[in-house]
Amino acid sequence: MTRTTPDPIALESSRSAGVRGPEATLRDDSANPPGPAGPASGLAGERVRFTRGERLIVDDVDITVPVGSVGALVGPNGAGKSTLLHLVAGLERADAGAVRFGDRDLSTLRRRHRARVIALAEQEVRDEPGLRVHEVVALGRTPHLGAFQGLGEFDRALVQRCIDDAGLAHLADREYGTLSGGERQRVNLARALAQEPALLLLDEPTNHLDIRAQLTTLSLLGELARGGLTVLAALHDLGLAAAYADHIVVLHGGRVVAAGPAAETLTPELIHDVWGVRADVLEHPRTGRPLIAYVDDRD
Ligand SMILES: Nc1ncnc2c1ncn2[C@@H]1O[C@H](COP(=O)(O)OP(=O)(O)OP(=O)(O)O)[C@@H](O)[C@H]1O
Repeated sequence: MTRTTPDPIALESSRSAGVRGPEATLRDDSANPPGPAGPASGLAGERVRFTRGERLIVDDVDITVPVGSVGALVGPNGAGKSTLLHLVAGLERADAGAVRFGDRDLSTLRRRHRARVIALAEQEVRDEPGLRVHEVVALGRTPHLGAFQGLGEFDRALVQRCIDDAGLAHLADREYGTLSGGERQRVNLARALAQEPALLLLDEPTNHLDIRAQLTTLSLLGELARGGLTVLAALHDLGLAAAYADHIVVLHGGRVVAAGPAAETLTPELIHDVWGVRADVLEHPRTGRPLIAYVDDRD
């Protein structure tokens, strides 16, 4: 699979997204016949609006993440990042607007089909009583299996590959409930990868991770994106977003206040306006990407 996939939803189970294994076709198009092959536009939210009671949480948001790229959703606490991810994942229903992936309006996908297209690795670490790591990761295969169908050879190889990719090989037989926060977070990622989504959503995928695990996780996401996966990750660390994301979306008070490449969006002015902190934005001497140096007000 390449960056120019014609219809990412038709290729919902592209093996390259999860584990770069052999091609296979797993369609559930009975309720969603394929649309005409169009340009691979990736994720596109248009004027998405969501209120809770009287409160407007997501305010006419336009968001685009091209196919095969990593988008970073950044913004202060309460900006609406998790809510927007939930809207894209179909866990919440927008009051207005549309979220498309490729040619499809995601709200028209049946739940099972959506679970083959989109995976969401949530911020909270779950409780999976009694399950071992490899069993939790295997749960990611559920949308691809029939009722009472066990894992096949392909599924088992895929689960193992996701465990390896997430750096969990040494923990595969450990009981999930005994893991640390960072280890559980890696299991969440592996489970989402085992789902073989075309669109991977992650809510703060690095917040419990040590620095090495943060870098390997984001570099894995970049590698998977180059294989055709479309990624949207809510991140608090602007430095990591600048270093790894192809596209930044800055959310503030439920509105998109900037979007584009890091060098164009994460300016000192914007960082000050949105987060209220001073920062110098330098150029990384090796990569040329923006390097954010925060300035203490006392300096
Ligand atoms: N269940 C809920 N009931 C009421 N308000 C909620 C609920 N969930 C979220 N909110 C509010 O919606 C707003 C957006 O929350 P959201 O979790 O999407 O923000 P966020 O950008 O992900 O924040 P953080 O960076 O702190 O995780 C916040 O003001 C939050 O208090």
